[in-house]
Amino acid sequence: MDISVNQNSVTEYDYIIIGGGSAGCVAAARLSANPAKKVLLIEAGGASDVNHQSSPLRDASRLVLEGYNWDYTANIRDKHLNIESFTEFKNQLTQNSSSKKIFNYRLGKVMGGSSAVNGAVALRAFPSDFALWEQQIGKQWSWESVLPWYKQLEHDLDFAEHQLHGSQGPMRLRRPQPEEIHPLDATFADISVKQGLNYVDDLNIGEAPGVGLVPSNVAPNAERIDVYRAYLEPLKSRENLSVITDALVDKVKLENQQVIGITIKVDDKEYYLQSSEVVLSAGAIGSAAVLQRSGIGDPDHLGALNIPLNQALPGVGKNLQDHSSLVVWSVPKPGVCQSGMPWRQFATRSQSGVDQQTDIQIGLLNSIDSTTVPGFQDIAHPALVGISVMLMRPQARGKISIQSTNPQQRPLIYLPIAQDQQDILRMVAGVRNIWQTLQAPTIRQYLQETLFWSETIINNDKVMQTVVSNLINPGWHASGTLKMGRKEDPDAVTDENGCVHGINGLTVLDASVFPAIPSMPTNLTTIMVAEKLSDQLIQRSQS
Ligand SMILES: Cc1cc2nc3c(=O)[nH]c(=O)nc-3n(C[C@H](O)[C@H](O)[C@H](O)COP(=O)(O)OP(=O)(O)OC[C@H]3O[C@@H](n4cnc5c(N)ncnc54)[C@H](O)[C@@H]3O)c2cc1C
Repeated sequence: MDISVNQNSVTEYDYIIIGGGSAGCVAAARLSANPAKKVLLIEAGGASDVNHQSSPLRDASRLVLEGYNWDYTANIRDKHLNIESFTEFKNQLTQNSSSKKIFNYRLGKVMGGSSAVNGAVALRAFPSDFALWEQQIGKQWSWESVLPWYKQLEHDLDFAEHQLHGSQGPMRLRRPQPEEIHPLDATFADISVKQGLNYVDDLNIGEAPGVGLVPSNVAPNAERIDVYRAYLEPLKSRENLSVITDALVDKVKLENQQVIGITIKVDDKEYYLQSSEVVLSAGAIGSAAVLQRSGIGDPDHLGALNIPLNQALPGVGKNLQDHSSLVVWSVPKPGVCQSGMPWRQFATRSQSGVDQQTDIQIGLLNSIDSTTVPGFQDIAHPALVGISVMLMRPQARGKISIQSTNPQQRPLIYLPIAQDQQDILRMVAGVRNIWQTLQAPTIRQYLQETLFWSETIINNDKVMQTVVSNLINPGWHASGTLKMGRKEDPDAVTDENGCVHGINGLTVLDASVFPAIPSMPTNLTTIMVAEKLSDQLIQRSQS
């Protein structure tokens, strides 16, 4: 499927897709289903090596894999920066930042994108998330309108016959079977029920508080099946689909607001590829950067970098969102942890108590290799047990801005996850809930000690707020930087079909179009959005 780039021959494609991540793989599969359409997918990272027995991409419990990531850094603890003036924004970020505020935001850079390095947790967003989308975009994004696309993407092995689930889609979802459930995970679920949560048979239906088995896109041996493997690998023989890996897209080229092609960099050489339909699926950071280099964005920002303005859209790069999360780590007693089992078996969706919202997700992380946990690489214990809390609907909004026209230079990323007091209070309540769980004798029988936290910290409101603000990290769910919205919304970048406002032939199709981050981890919703927007693109080309 891979092709080499020839500088002398200019080939024209019906569709060029930028980025081979979760959304890009879906788009490539769906757009190339018509053999008459010539489709090219371009990925900055390498080809997937997941079929080699020794590939680290196979192990879903290993996140953020060295050599398969973008080397982005995000400033996450500076509060209240001026993001309206690019020059001030840049000065604030580059002059005031201390290293403790910097987070290594290593999103996937390989075929499969972030889905190739993620936790393979496969949870749908809540129906109420789409009520918020519908308010901002229109009824095309109501729960009733997106449900068929969630069904289309999945083959739910546990609920194949259920009317709210799919049985024909490429993503095979499964939950741990009774014989696979580790006693420690069963204990976590049991304590959650004793704390007052209902047991929920299927966490992908409804949104009432509860605890249940986590669906994931893994094989029975807990091997990650990423979106590349699920959607594209089976289509290798399609002659109308070409893939170029290790090629960085620089810009989209335009003539009179119509897309005419793209420029890419391979081994420091520049190439031009022609198409009047470009699909931008480079993820919430990459897609915003490509648009900014193409002269689509905030006039103040582009002017400061001497980039000729093609379309003024001040929202490009704004509205960056992620779920903040925090893990409380414990050392297990000898013999408790074992490898080769699903790393996350149960999770809760619960209420922090700050208000009536179902606003936090808590889950047990069993048998985590301590060399993969930042800050614990040198610890004497090979495996750790974590209990994580994730904030479902964070209020914090950040921004990504390129700082030069050089596509190799890191963009500036500001993600102030500790900015909002309510967000912090919800996370504080979540950590206290975890602490309470850890006091149960039934779980203590498996654990030697809990690291860092103590009664003194837990019981002091002020200390808790400070500690939580300093320990929360983004959940690797970057979204929202090219949000869909009505033309009247000054920060909307794309319309209800993912088309960039004011430009013909440019569709954004990835997590950057989310107007608000969904309450659950983002992979399944990204795939759903890619399915729906690909179908709309095909229908437009037929009309
Ligand atoms: C460590 C980690 C753990 C996660 N865990 C989970 C989880 O368990 N469950 C869940 O639901 N979600 C999880 N997520 C989030 C989920 O994987 C993402 O939301 C989803 O993959 C985003 O899809 P995307 O298509 O928007 O972007 P991506 O999948 O990131 O794809 C973007 C692709 O574009 C390429 N690209 C970028 N710029 C360029 C360019 N200029 N030229 C060419 N190519 C380019 C990138 O290399 C990448 O392959 C996790 C993410 C990470 C990083």
